[in-house]
Amino acid sequence: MSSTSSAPGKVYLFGEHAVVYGEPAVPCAIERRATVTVSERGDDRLRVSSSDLSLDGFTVEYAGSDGGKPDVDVPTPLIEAAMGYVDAAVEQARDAAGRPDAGFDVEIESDIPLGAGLGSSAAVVVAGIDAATRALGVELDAREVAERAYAVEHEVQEGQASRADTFCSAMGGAVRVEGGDCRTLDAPALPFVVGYDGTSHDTGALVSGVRGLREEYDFAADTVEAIGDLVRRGEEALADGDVEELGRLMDFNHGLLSALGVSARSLDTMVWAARDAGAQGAKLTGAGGGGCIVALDEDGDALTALGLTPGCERSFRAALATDGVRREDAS
Ligand SMILES: Nc1ncnc2c1ncn2[C@@H]1O[C@H](COP(=O)(O)OP(=O)(O)OP(=O)(O)O)[C@@H](O)[C@H]1O
Ligand SMILES: C[C@@](O)(CCO)CC(=O)[O-]
Ligand SMILES: [Mg+2]
Repeated sequence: MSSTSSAPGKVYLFGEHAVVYGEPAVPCAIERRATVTVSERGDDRLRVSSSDLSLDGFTVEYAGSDGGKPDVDVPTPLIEAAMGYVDAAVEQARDAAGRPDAGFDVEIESDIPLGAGLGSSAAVVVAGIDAATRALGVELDAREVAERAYAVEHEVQEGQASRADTFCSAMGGAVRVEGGDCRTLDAPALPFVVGYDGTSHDTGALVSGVRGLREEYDFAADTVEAIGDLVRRGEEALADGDVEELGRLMDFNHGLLSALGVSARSLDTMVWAARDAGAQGAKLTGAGGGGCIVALDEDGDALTALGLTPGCERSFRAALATDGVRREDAS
């Protein structure tokens, strides 16, 4: 049987990094999706093709979790980095269906830039678990997909992950995550604009950097707590639909993330370009170090300004995605 599922990427209104240490965060799903098609094979092998990793995509085929050597058509380090999430997602599906030896053909198509703060890993894992379990005849509800996808991010990011990205991708809309407490929120449609510098980061490495800083310096531990306070204020502004206040708090949040060492010159440049053009607020989104910023831009001037900003490779509007993980095949 073959199954196709898709799941959205996300931007963080507030709270990335601090959420790893139990502070609340509010990510919002956006209409950029990863679509994964999974077919069960007659043997125990795994064949993965992705049409949109850097280079021109890749195909890899190997003998599942028992360590068979990959037969690859692009350099192995790229594949190793890419396969961590897909491998672990397939393992979750095998576990959920009680089929440890199931083999699969997996095809990934994604319009979420990779390693750029828009949650490409969570979207691929959420859609992958959903499609692979359905290919084995098992239906999981979105919360269970989210929990299994979190286990994958936790494993691949070496024990350093929150439930925020995966819960948001599975459920869609705006969500609030604080430790194991995950809720969906009623949120107004916000005028998100994304600026992308064309580079990618490794989320696990950036999270490790913040962890080290927090252990060494009291100011960093205090900064993580300050982000939590700011998120609680942000929740009130969100409930009131107060875009001015949301923007102000996003600006503060960017400053606090800079203090934790996860901004970059390109991100600061895009944040200031958006603010100078009149954005209500702007901050980096996701793990940082390069990648994307998100701004609130009611009149479209920040979108125009980002398009003219050297170092901003792409800019686009990002509508809130109300659907989380979703089945894309008809039968
Ligand atoms: N289209 C894809 N095909 C295969 N693997 C993908 C694809 N998109 C993302 N991935 C996997 O996700 C990894 C990137 O995840 P990472 O967590 O570092 O960044 P992100 O999720 O895009 O950003 P953030 O976590 O900051 O929101 C890639 O190295 C790859 O393993
Ligand atoms: C940096 C981080 O908070 C968000 C990455 O999109 C990591 C996580 O929550 O797992
Ligand atoms: Mg990620």
